Amino acid sequence: MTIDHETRFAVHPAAAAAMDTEELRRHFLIQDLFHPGRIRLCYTHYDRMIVGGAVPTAEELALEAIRPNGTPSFLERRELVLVHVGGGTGQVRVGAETHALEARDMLYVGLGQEVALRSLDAADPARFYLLSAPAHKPLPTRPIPHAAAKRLDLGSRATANERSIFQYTTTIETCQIVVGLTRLAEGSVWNTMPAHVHDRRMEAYLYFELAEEARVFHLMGEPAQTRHIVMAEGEAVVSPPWSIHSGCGTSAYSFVWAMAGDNVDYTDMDPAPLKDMR
Ligand SMILES: O=C[C@H](O)[C@@H](O)CC(=O)C(=O)O
Ligand SMILES: [Zn+2]
Repeated sequence: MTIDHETRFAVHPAAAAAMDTEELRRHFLIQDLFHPGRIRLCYTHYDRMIVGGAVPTAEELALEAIRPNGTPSFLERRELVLVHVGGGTGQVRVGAETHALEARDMLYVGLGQEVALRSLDAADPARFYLLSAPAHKPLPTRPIPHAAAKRLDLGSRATANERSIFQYTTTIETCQIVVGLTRLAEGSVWNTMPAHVHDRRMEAYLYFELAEEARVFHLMGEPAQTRHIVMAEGEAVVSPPWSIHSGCGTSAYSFVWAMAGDNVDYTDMDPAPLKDMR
């Protein structure tokens, strides 16, 4: 077995408000997702979203069921999104078909499929970011290359939040995953400010394309009880439905955002006005 997994339980907002730095990190921060030759998964109890990383080297890595699935195969009752977040060309085998992924390309895989991951060059392995949530029907496998994503340019240099949002799932049908990638322009450091919450959907962020010595101060918590988690390249964070999810970097970066829950409406957010934030 080349899969490591851990479980995260859901946290009440009052409990989170009482946590110190180490406790916050233990419950919400996900580190070490990208380990050569392994698939590493974090099974969360936020909408049962699985957040993972995979770095195939010489061997193909099969995405096999883990004990928390309780099913014979991983995608027996789930859907999957893979995003290429670094390294050389990655190959995803879905049944008899193989899809090649380059930097920032996304692949959607529907319920019931068998998936295996490879790197074209073991010396320059692909880094795959994985997201999986329960699904209610099989949907076709759909590659969305980065260039085919729906792009929205937002923010400004004056507010240090000039960025492009690339929506991967607006043109395809998914059961419940909504996913995209946001890239900050050079000199811009703020994401998702003003912030928002969406009780209908949890969200997870993976920060990447961040310089090794740089950090993102990720903001979480209820709008009137904010906390921060200092994050490095390749680290993910879970945002409970009651929490804002915003960040300020010491330089520009990219992040993959992904949601699962009661609707797939990207625009359905409740603003957290700055005047109410504490
Ligand atoms: O619910 C949506 C998510 O929080 C992100 O899409 C926000 C984001 O990428 C940004 O503003 O930079
Ligand atoms: Zn959000």
